[in-house]
Amino acid sequence: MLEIKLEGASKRYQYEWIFKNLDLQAPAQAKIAITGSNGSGKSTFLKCLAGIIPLTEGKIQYKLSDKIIPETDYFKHLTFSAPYMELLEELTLKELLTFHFKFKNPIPGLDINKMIQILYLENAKNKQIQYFSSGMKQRLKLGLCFFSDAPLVLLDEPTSNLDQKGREWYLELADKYGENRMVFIGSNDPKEYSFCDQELSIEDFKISGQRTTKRMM
Ligand SMILES: Nc1ncnc2c1ncn2[C@@H]1O[C@H](COP(=O)(O)OP(=O)(O)OP(=O)(O)O)[C@@H](O)[C@H]1O
Repeated sequence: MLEIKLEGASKRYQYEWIFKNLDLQAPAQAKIAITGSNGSGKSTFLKCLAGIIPLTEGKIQYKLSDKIIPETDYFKHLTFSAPYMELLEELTLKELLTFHFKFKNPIPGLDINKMIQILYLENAKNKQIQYFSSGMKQRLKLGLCFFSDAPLVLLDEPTSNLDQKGREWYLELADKYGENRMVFIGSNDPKEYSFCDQELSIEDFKISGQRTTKRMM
């Protein structure tokens, strides 16, 4: 079971503190929404959490079954979907899924054909990703996350480019495949994090100098 602990986590770009003194304890099945207005730092927080960019101060600890995971290995334990993350556009859907699942294990009981079915992309299985609509790409990104057997799922703006039907589909996907793991969602749309049990407003961690502790149990 994965647990994540942040102590005094702080990030600064040039002279601007994006968040400061953020403490957090997240248990294995926490569902946490990271909220805040545009430009407040939601994506920055998620990238720090994933180990993609470093904190300026403080520390992040991943513990898996009581074993501390080195930062260089965080990526093995998480999946990440965000509008700024690119898909391999020259591959077809089938090729991309096959490629992705050479590196990540699929959750038990799912094979590529079943995934394509769940994504409602059967008619596009031999189409190159570059010819996908933005909504199709978004469904695929979410599928790559939820179909991967990783204990941590990070979603930045999960319903961007999805229509009403797509948004409902996303909530079903999160319900079915997110239940037993830790999920963080960067969002300012309450509908896309309606199933979260905790909300962390990044704006509460702007420069105050005061340490605020949030415990997510
Ligand atoms: N690499 C960078 N260098 C300097 N400043 C940056 C960098 N990346 C982001 N920022 C700044 O950090 C702040 C937070 O940006 P971030 O993208 O994390 O916000 P956000 O809450 O995810 O925004 P949105 O809701 O618009 O996606 C912004 O002021 C942004 O300009």
